[in-house]
Amino acid sequence: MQGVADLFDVSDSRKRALLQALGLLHSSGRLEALKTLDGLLQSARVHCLSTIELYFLHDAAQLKQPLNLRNEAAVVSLLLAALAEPAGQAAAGSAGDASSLLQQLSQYSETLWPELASGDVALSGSTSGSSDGSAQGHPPRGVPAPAGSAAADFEAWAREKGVQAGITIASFGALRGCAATRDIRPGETALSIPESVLIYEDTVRQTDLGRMLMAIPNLTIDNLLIIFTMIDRHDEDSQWARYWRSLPDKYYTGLSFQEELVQQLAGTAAHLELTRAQAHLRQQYADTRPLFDMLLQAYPQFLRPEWFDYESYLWAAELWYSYAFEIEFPKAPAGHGSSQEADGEAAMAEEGTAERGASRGGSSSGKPAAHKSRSAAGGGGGGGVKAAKARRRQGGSSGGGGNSAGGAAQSSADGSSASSSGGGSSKPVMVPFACHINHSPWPHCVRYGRVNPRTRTLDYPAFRPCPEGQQVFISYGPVPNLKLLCYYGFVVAGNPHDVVPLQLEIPDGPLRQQQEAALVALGITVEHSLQDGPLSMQLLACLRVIVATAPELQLIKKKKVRPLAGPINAENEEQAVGTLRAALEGMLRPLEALPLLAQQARQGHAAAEVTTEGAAEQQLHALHLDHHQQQQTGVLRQEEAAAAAGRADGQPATGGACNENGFDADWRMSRHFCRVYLEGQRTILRRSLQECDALVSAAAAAAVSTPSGAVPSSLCLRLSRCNRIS
Ligand SMILES: C[S@@+](CC[C@H](N)C(=O)[O-])C[C@H]1O[C@@H](n2cnc3c(N)ncnc32)[C@H](O)[C@@H]1O
Repeated sequence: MQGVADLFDVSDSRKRALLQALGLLHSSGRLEALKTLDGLLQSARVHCLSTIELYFLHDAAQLKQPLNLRNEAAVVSLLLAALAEPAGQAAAGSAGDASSLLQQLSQYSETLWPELASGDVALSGSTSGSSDGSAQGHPPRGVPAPAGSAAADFEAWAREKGVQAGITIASFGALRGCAATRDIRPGETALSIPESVLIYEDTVRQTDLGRMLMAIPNLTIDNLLIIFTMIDRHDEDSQWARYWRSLPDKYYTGLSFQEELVQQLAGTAAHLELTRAQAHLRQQYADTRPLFDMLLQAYPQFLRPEWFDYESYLWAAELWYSYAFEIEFPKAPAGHGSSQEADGEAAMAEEGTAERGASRGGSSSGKPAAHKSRSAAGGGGGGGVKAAKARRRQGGSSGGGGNSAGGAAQSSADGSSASSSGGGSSKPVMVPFACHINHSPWPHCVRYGRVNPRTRTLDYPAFRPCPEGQQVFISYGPVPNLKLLCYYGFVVAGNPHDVVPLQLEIPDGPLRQQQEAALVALGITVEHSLQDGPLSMQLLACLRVIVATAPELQLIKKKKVRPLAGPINAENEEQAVGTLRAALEGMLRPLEALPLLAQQARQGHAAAEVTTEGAAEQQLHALHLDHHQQQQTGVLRQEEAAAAAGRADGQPATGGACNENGFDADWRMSRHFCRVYLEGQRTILRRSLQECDALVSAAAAAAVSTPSGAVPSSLCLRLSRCNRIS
């Protein structure tokens, strides 16, 4: 290892500029200040910046403190791993320096986010008082799976197979997950799984069924894994039989949503995504049907027709979308890991985190085409702005839902691409045991995407403490609610990774070519995102260019004005922001009129008129979903939750009760999640409107002496079909 330059990425020009602005980059191009914790943290923050974080970053100075939990989690996880490695010690100067830094870092990670110290998963400050002490540092403890249950049997099998676990499968209210069996400290491994236990291309190939399927020409690996699952789950003699039995009988991801529920989202990005993904999966099944018929004909004594109906195909696809991971396998065989590879692993940091599931959307991730086809028009909007495609940039590597074979395999939980920077290959993998851990944007573990080249295990190290008995969360990646809803079936209220995608349109006209050229020169695309926070500088720059006059475009071309740095002039600014404002209003109105939100507004105005349906949903909400909030607020004690869910013992629910994931056959919970998704979109649009107002006021104040006479923004708007929310 040559030094820290190998530990952190300094090749990206934007990141290099940030390092320079922070005074961390020597003129020789080498990083400095790496012998202090502060210098290390700042350098790592730059290194771990995801694409979307770079997009929303306003100022290098923001990186002097933690930027957000995702970035800091990636940073701390990277450094905890790196400083424990010989390469990291070399970077620190000596093993002694590294050990001192490691100690400081461990202390630092213990003190991070006191809101999370109790093991709670909610970071936001809305802690309300509770009567049972949950909000005072005692969130509910998990109820371990009872002896004799499928989950307990699976755990026994996993331990026989060499899985080392500091966690156990447990119920938390209506939601099954994993509880810590001991206090887990930062840097400690919560779960370590031998490569041989994993279900993926290579281990499947070692089975008779896998070899037979692999001999079939033109079968994609995604489809192969789905078909393998459809058959192997019924084989009592399968080496994974006890794993298959531990899984829910039914999934409730968006891929399963009925038409009525999909229609409740009409006009939103989720509606488009769901419509496309469901159609894609149906088509993929239809294309595979002849193969099923052939298999049934060839092996009538082994196979049953009902294993191959659409419901069974959907079950397997949803499983791979929502339970699988995208994992990198280093090249070298066990015991042959070169020191270079060890360095590579340390350098991978954030890339080494795996999200699960089908989602990343990148074709390299081997996801099913369902994912690859995912692109969703966002909420409507007018003119120059149209609901954007949910880009891979957000929904993909940083936001993708789940699994691999399903197409949503989680890849990099910290948002950067997980694909094979260490010379290995990235594959969709079902990871027994890890797949029983629930997701949180406020997780305990984010760096788990790469098989350890020395031990050939897949390890889940914690970067912050989790007390014994409390739920351990991993991050499936910075997944926005749209992807969570479609590919995992749930959403996170107050999800910090939620966005509203936007696509700007350059109006047809005499200036179009010049505007396009200006955007190219500035390195800005027309695809943008809104967050529950300040508007991106790139979005504002794009708007400034789109509304620019010919003289203004000349100034931009000659670099006499810099749209990325701030307003070109008051008039241009007023029009740029006005254009956005009008478009946002055009998106918000139809969103608020959707029955799921309108009904809620009515209920808000007349609380006494809560419908039976609404009451039931509220009860479910209390039971499961706002799981995060419950833990935070202690709204619900776990005994109440389990009892109300009809499965106090952790056994799968029957009849009208909830399944392992807290879903009910009446789709009430799913409807609730749809509503929370819409609320999230509404929050972001409202916040963005406030940001517009603040910008307009600032521009007006700056232009007090120079009246603008700006053209009304609507002149720049052109409605496009996929803009409309309804
Ligand atoms: C990989 S599995 C996690 C384990 C799963 N709960 C079980 O017991 O089988 C992913 C599924 O768990 C549920 N899930 C995960 N994290 C969740 C969360 N934070 N809130 C609600 N449901 C969650 C969703 O149904 C999701 O599709």
